[in-house]
Amino acid sequence: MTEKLRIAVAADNAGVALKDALAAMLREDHRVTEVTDFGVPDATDDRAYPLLGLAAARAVADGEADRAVLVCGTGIGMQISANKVEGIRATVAHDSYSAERSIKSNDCQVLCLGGRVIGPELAKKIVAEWLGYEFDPDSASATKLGHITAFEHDHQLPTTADAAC
Ligand SMILES: O=C[C@H](O)[C@H](O)COP(=O)(O)O
Repeated sequence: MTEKLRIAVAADNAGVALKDALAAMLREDHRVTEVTDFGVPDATDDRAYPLLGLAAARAVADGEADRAVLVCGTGIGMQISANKVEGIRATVAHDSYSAERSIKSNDCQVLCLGGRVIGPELAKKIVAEWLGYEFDPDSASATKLGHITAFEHDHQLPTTADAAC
């Protein structure tokens, strides 16, 4: 059972309509205790996506939120931005299988969506499913992710001697 989740959301003006639709859904979800909206408040705010996405990703990295949903035109700019924050694993996922594996294989805390790519009903379904997935820290995937975390800390390329896989 997934514990109660604190979700950060953010978008630029290309993603704000979808962000607001997802935030409204998340606020009604019994698995979510808190939704923190990092903006933008509406489409007249033309701040660039990194200004919003980096703040939301930092909140996750700092333990102020458990996960984040970031929306721009494609999701790509938000994904790149969020992945610059140490400890963050962010992905674009516009299909349910990728969203599921982003948790179960990759322990991603951040899901990025494109407001110009996906419709609100499919996005809501994917996000609702995504809330229910948990990473298993005892799985074989954890060893693989460990190579990424180690590189993030020491910037040394992993070798096959470092781990079984
Ligand atoms: O990845 C970037 C986003 O899609 C953004 O909303 C639009 O960026 P652009 O104006 O640089 O195309």
